[in-house]
Amino acid sequence: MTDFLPLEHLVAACHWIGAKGWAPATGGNMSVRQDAEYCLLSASGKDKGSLTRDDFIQVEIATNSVPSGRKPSAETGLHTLIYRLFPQAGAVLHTHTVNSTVLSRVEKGSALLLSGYEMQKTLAGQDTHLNTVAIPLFDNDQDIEALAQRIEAFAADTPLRYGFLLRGHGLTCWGKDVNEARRHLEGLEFLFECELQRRLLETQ
Ligand SMILES: CSCCC(=O)C(=O)COP(=O)(O)O
Ligand SMILES: [Zn+2]
Repeated sequence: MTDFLPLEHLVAACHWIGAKGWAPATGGNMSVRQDAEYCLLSASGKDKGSLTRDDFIQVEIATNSVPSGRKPSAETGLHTLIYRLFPQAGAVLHTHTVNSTVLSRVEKGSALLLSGYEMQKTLAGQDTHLNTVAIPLFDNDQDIEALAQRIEAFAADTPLRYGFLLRGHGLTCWGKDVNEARRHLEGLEFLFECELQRRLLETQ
């Protein structure tokens, strides 16, 4: 894969995510859109904090087929769903942080509601802490195709923006490019930490 700048940005984002401790062991996966038909997805089962450009595998967005026959992420179906649903999405980042893992279990509802935080403005289109940002929360599933179908059905009725949580698993978020996906990840992760601490303190 030569001369594709967004892949350089994605590799840098993976190293940043690794350094933050947001993709422990082999957790997490990352991708970037190549064009309307293809994306490049991280290889399955690797330490995502030390990926190189050769660890990214081309996947057809419409079919999940892999021309090279290599093994992309086990969660490929969630990335391609996002690229299908949102033609403007240019990059997808999935992380396993302690905050997203714990908060998604503590919250029993179908969304995590964030309001009152200035840092909500890290999310595209948000311009006030007075809004309520709902981050959908789906029960985890080892059957990724079934999970993708559940998320697609949800998105048919309710707008999906920024990202979603998988219960006891982590966050998947996206943006128009790697930079925006990184900003959404960092902003959401900050908000999750605040929300977790607020809940802890307010129940004492
Ligand atoms: C111990 S990580 C379990 C699988 C997972 O949730 C994940 O994010 C990494 O899977 P991949 O196939 O992308 O390496
Ligand atoms: Zn995962």
